[in-house]
Amino acid sequence: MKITKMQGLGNDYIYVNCFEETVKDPVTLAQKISDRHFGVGSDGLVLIMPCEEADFRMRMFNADGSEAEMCGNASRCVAKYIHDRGLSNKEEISLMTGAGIKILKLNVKDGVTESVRVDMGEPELEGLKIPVNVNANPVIGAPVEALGREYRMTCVSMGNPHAVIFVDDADSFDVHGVGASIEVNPLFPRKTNVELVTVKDRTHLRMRVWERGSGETLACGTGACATLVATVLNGLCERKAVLELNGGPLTVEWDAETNHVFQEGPAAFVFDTEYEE
Ligand SMILES: N[C@H](CCC[C@H](N)C(=O)O)C(=O)O
Repeated sequence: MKITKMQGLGNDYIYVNCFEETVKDPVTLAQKISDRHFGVGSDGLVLIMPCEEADFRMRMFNADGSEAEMCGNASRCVAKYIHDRGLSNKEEISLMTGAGIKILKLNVKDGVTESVRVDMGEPELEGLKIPVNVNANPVIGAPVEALGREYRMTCVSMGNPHAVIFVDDADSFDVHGVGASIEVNPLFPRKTNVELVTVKDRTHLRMRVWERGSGETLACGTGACATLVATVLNGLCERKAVLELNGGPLTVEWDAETNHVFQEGPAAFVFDTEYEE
């Protein structure tokens, strides 16, 4: 099977072009191919598929094989793959995801996609729809226990669930311990992604992420969007800010008029290869 490795701010996935390949068991494939020692090594698996209702469809599986509703970094890489590999010459592509249709706007220079701006749609703030078992809308400063300590979280869905926690210093914070604990906290019926955020100023946030199903990754597009929304809800930043992720900066904007969240950033090919299932 032909596979392509791509990365968006270091959030690396294996991409399969399902116009040419058939993936019978994506859950098992994601688990095996993502293993950084016994497999190719990645944060998960992304299938690029035909679609009736949109130009293309994306299915995304975390490293543990769990399927996620949406992936922000992967959507930028899918746009680059589609355009630069000639599946479409459009510079605005509609992509069907588990969180509905997303519009991808490509910034192309000399035929190569340099960056992509994704309309991530509206954030979901109603607790029971995120879902988190907190009957509030929005969920701001809700208590959550991890490793014997209480934290305060703001919860947002970008199609997938996020628990955003403000900390004094994200760089020294125990992301792995606290993140892994909250990911599986019973408050979250479908588990959750966990973002640890230090507000640098009103237009710069430092964010690390423990991803549902993949652990700490270098970047999380949906997480960055959820973090921007949560930080605005807490009155701590402007509606447009740069999020400093381990893998690099990502610009996120929550447009007041449309209530849509936009993220814009890079996407890169790493290599193509053949993979034996
Ligand atoms: N782990 C996430 C999916 C990947 C999201 C992230 N890599 C992104 O760029 O948005 C989840 O289970 O909801």
